[in-house]
Amino acid sequence: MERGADLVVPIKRLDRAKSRLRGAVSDVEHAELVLALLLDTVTAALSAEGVRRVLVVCEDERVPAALRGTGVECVDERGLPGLNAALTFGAESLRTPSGTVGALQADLPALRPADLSAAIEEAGGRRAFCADRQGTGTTLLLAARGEQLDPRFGPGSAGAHAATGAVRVGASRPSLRCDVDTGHDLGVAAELGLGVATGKFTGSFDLRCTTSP
Ligand SMILES: Nc1nc2c(ncn2[C@@H]2O[C@H](COP(=O)(O)OP(=O)(O)OP(=O)(O)O)[C@@H](O)[C@H]2O)c(=O)[nH]1
Ligand SMILES: C=C(OP(=O)(O)O)C(=O)O
Repeated sequence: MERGADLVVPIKRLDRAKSRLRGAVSDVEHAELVLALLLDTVTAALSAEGVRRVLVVCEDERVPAALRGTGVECVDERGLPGLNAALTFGAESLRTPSGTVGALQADLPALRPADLSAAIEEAGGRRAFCADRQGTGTTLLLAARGEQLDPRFGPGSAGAHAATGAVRVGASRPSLRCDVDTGHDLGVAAELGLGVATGKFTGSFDLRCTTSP
């Protein structure tokens, strides 16, 4: 039996991603900020005990360039239609008969490796999810050991994942629940402690931005 998990991290084309966060930094820096959120997320994930492989599924050529030499793998999503299709494609390429595959959102810049490890441990090979701070979205989905990911990301995904039989994990792990959608979220993440890449922008944040998608 394999312990731990292999994780897929999806990332949209950088200029189109995180539209509600637009304005937190200057327009020219927006793509760099989105990339920084990803880099801090995957760096923390790869150093978490129990995480074996981290595979980014992307549609932007700047992403593999930025990940080169980090140990994080990267694959182009090849025009697949949307987030859940991209995740399924990535997860199937990682899946083994007795291993656990999972999906981790790309916007967790305060992620602590210990929080991710604890959630994987808590799942114990069961299908599981971690809800975001608001309790409606999902930051981490883990398939049952050896099973398909069957992702249901999108509005209300926490409820959708619970309805598929996933157990809730990581409820007391703030860094795993702190996804950054808005300027306010960025402020909360900064209080928890940002990773190095996102932290470089701290001096230029405008946390009042709440642009509608
Ligand atoms: N590869 C891939 N990743 C995606 C896709 N759609 C969303 N993502 C990723 O899924 C997560 C959500 O991305 P966004 O849709 O930009 O985030 P959001 O907070 O919903 O963005 P806004 O609503 O625009 O503010 C992030 O991890 C993205 O990088 C997709 O079609 N393909
Ligand atoms: C897609 C999701 O989140 P977001 O829109 O914040 O990326 C989700 O939580 O299922």
